[in-house]
Amino acid sequence: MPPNDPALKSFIATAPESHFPIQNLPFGIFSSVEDATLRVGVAIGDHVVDLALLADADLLPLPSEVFRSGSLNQFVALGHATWRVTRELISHLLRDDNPLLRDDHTLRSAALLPQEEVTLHLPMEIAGYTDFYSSKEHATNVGSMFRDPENALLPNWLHMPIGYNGRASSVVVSGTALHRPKGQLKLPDSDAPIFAPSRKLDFELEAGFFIGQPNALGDPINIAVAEQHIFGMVLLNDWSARDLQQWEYVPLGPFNSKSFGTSISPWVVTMEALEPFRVASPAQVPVPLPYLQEHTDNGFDITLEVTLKPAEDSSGSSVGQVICKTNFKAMYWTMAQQLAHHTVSGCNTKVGDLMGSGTISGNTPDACGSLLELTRNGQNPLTLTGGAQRGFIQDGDEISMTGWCQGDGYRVGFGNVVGKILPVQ
Ligand SMILES: O=C(O)/C=C/C(=O)CC(=O)CC(=O)O
Ligand SMILES: [Ca+2]
Ligand SMILES: [Mg+2]
Repeated sequence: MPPNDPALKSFIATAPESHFPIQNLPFGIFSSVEDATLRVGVAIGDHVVDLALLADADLLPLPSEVFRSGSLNQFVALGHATWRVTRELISHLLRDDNPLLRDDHTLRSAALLPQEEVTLHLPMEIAGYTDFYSSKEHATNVGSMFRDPENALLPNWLHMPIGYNGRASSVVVSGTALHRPKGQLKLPDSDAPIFAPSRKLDFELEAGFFIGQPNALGDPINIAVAEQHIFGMVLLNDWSARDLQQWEYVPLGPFNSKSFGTSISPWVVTMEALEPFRVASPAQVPVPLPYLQEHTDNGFDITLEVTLKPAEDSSGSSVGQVICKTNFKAMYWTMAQQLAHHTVSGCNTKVGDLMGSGTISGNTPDACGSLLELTRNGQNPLTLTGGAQRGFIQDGDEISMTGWCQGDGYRVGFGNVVGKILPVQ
C-alpha cells in the first residue's frame, strides 16, 4: 500500500484527530535526556522515531551520520528520491502488519520515544528567509488601514507575488519566548519619532516552506517544476511590531519591525504527505505573465487556527481562546508562483532556505491572520473570556497556531507553533 493510503494503520495507535498518523510522517530534529545529540526524527502519534538508530540497525540505507548532523540539511540535500524512499521505508516499518520493528522490543524501546520526553529543535539550518505577501484579503485589509481604502491593493499586487528578504538569523523554533522589541516609532500627534518599546505588537499567521533542491545562480526555477524544489511545509508566526513597521517601511519594506523573531513549528510536513490535499487556488484576474502561469492545481486545503492565551491572572489561571479560523487554500499566489518569481531574476536558492507565505487571511471577520486586521489597528479590541481586552499583544500573552489537512477519518497535521511574549529587555 502506498504511504498516503487512508487505510494504512500503524502499530503505534493514533486517534482520528492526531496530527501525526502513519499517512503524515513529518521530519524534525530532536534530542533527549539520555542523548543530547541533535538527530533526525519522524513523528508518529505521540512518539518520535529516531532515524539514526534505524540506520544503525541497517533498517535505512543511509549512513547514520546523516541523521546525526544537527539539522535536516544533509538528509534533504540527498535529493527528492531519497526523501520519498525514506518516507516509504519508515511507513513500511511502522505498519501494524510488519513485525520487524513492532516485535523487536529492544530496538523499539530505544528508537521510539514519547514526544513529551524529547526536546524539539529548529528542523533546518536556515540559509535565508524570504517573506511573501500573497493573501489578497490580507493585502486589501492592510492597504485600507495603512494607505488608501479606495485603492487598497497597490497596482503591482495582482501581477506578481510581492515579497521581501527577511532575516534568517532570528528564526526560532516553537516554544522559544521572545522579548517585546524596542525601536523607533512615531506617535500620531508628533512630527518626530521616539525610541520606545513597541505598543502594537502583533502576530502573523503564515505557512512556510523549505527549499530541498537548490537552483544555481543564473538558473531560474521553471514554474512547471517549482514544487519539486520544495521539501515540505511548517507553520510560521511572523511576529510584527506594527508601530515600528509603519514608521520604517517606506520605501524599502519591513526591517526592525519583523527581524526580532520569527517562530516556526518543529515538524516539516513533506509535500508527498500533502499531495492528497491539493486543490485549485483562486482564479487569477488579470492572467499573470507567462512565467507565472500554472497548469496544475497548486493550492492546499489546510485548516488553520490561532489561539491567544493571555498572561495568567492573580489566581494563576489563564484560558486560551481561538481568535482566528482560516484556510491556506484561500491564498492568491501559490508556492510554485512564489518560487518561480523569486528566482526569475537569476537569484539562486539553497537547501534550507525558508519562504513564508505571507499572512493568511480569509473573507470573514474571524478569518484574519493578524491582530492588526482582527481589531482594525487596535480600534475594536477583542474581548476575551473573563473580560480582558486585546488590541495588540500584551506581555505574558502566548500565541499558538495550529493547522491540519482533514482526510477521511484521519488528519495530516502540523502540530503547532507557540510563542510567549516577555517584557522588554
Ligand atoms: O501592507 C503592508 O504594508 C504590510 C503588510 C505586512 O506587514 C505583511 C507582511 O509581512 C507580508 C505578509 O505577511 O503578508
Ligand atoms: Ca509576514
Ligand atoms: Mg518575522
